[in-house]
Amino acid sequence: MKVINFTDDISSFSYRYGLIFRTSIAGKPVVVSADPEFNNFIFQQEGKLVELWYMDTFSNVFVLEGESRMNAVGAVHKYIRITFLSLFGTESLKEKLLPQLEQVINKSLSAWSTQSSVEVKHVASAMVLDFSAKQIFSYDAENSPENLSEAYSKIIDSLIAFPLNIPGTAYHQCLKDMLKERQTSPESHRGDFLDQILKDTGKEKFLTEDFILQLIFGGLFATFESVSAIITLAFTKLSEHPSVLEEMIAEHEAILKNRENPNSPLTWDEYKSMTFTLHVINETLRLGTVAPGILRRALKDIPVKGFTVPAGWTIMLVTSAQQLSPNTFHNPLEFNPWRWKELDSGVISKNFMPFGGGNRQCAGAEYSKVFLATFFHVLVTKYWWTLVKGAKVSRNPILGFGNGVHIKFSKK
Ligand code: HEM
Repeated sequence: MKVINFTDDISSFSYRYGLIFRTSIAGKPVVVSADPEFNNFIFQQEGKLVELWYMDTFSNVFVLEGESRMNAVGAVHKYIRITFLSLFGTESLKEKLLPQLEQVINKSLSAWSTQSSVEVKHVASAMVLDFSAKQIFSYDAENSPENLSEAYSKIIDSLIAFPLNIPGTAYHQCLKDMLKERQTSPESHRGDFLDQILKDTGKEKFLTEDFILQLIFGGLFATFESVSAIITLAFTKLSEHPSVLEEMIAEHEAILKNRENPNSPLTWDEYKSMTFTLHVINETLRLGTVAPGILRRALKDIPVKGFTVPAGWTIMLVTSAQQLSPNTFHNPLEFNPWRWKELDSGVISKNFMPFGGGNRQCAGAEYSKVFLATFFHVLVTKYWWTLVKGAKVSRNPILGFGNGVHIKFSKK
């Protein structure tokens, strides 16, 4: 098989090198795949033939070896996943989070509209992080002496640039202090993720202080870049495609018209009825997969189409390239939300994987979609916006927006 350097644009590699090839990253052998069949197979092999593996950068932050390592499937993973879903899953969204989300989005857009313009990625990241941190450890953005999103974005920038020792940072000290405070006053019940975990510390041996701090970091990491990147990409695409924006406005105005009281809060049924908005979200996710690739480590030799991926090798599933395949998506680089009307659900599930797959599929997928749909609902029903300054979209390696996407918001 051909060995190449990994310097090529991910979206075009499949046409040049085939859908599966071998390369090396940081001197280590890696099998890169944009083959839907192989990728689906690997997603189903978690804990059997492969294991989650994000290489050295993350081994400084997360424990990746030993019994309670974050990447193992089994009891520890199951516990984390269930606890996470009880907070951010469909039931909680339906019963509790939807009205809270609408309130926070209303407040954010109202604050943004008082400024001459805002850099949308920056302000959206803070909005999503503050909301998620409130659910995870009752972070109160308005009254906290620390600005969590500023502290966190510094960590993320350094993490991407070089492996960082998180325990040395102010962010880590701040979380440690908060954890101590909770442990000394366990009677104050806040109903957040941390309350739940502290309640279980006696029962689950792996719930050490370090493990809890890593979990909180991981939860925040998952929310920080992802939803805000999609919001930002959507603004660039919508500004280039006014007919998409028009159809979205019509969909949301129809929702208001069908209500007895147009000022009543958004309901779950209304969210479910936003067919076109969900197509816009899918189309943005298709073009803007946040992570360049999903990484796994082969636990055993894996036979693939006539060759073998040896045990110990890294496997990179490039679902973003899969989503640009002209075999599935006609004119794949075109932003065309209407294409989703025609696509068959079987084809979608095999070829569209912005949230990964198998038993590690994103636990925040529904939360992200509800967040995005609610954001667009408030945006198009209450605000006008204009693009003051756009940006060239890049991957370095995560989705980037150069000097930022600057938007002016005004109340309707
Ligand atoms: C547009 C938004 C998002 C995208 C595209 C996205 C994508 C992904 C992907 C691809 C994975 C699988 C990683 C792997 O298999 O190695 C994942 C896992 C995960 N995501 Fe997300 N994510 C998003 C938002 C969120 C949010 C907002 C949260 C939290 C509230 C979240 C929580 C998680 C968690 C906990 C996992 C690990 C699940 C497990 O291992 O069982 N994600 N996400």
